[in-house]
Amino acid sequence: MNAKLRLGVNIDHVATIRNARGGDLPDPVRAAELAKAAGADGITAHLREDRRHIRDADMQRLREEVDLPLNFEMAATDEMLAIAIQTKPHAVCLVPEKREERTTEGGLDVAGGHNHLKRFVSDLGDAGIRVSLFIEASEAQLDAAKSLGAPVVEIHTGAYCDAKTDEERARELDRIRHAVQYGAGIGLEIHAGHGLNFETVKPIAAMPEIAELNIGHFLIGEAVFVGLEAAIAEMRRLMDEARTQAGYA
Ligand SMILES: CC(=O)[C@@H](O)[C@H](O)COP(=O)(O)O
Ligand SMILES: NCC(=O)COP(=O)(O)O
Repeated sequence: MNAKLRLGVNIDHVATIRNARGGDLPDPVRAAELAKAAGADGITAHLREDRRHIRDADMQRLREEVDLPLNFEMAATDEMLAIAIQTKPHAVCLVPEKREERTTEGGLDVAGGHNHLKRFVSDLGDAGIRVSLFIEASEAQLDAAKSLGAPVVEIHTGAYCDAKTDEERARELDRIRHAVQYGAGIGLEIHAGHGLNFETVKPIAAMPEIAELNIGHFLIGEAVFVGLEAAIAEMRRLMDEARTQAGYA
């Protein structure tokens, strides 16, 4: 049981808006500083191979200028490995990537790609970086992550968030709950994220085995209406309320 659920704020889509006009504003580093002021415990950013939002210089500045742990999301490629080792973030989350996808569609196939990923987990670990694997809620993927030596997994919550019916959402939530308990039982630190919003966060936040949630796209969108600090503060409040109502705080 994790006493406090950490909130990692993903600022990728501040960079999406910046890149729409090709200039320097809005600045993702300013968003990260505001996130800290609003109670974020960490900053997450995804350096995609096509650099559609976050760029190399953003990662460097997030590492150097923001006084919060940086969770660097990346594909398992040699190019990204070299950048991550040079940037030295607190953590790297290895994620699957397809050039043509609109967003990260699923989890890494750790079970199927075991040999390919092993070198990335060990090289990043040797560089003193905490490694996490972004996976589907499945025992096979959790077992594979454990056998690779990754200390952390992040469970993809996209299918739960995108569910179209109450039944489908309940089914996805059960699948996540089972995986979270199973993963914690085999000694993995459990994170979760993707697509979470004010409506979907509480049942996930109520799971006591989860140590960290990473949330981005919804918060950046909500910030247009209420401001970034208010959006993050409300997410923080809902997470804490979920833990309290579940009897874990
Ligand atoms: C890995 C993950 O779930 C998110 O970081 C997501 O990748 C954000 O970036 P995109 O919205 O470009 O997918
Ligand atoms: N790893 C998930 C993440 O960082 C945020 O995902 P989203 O909230 O932007 O969908």
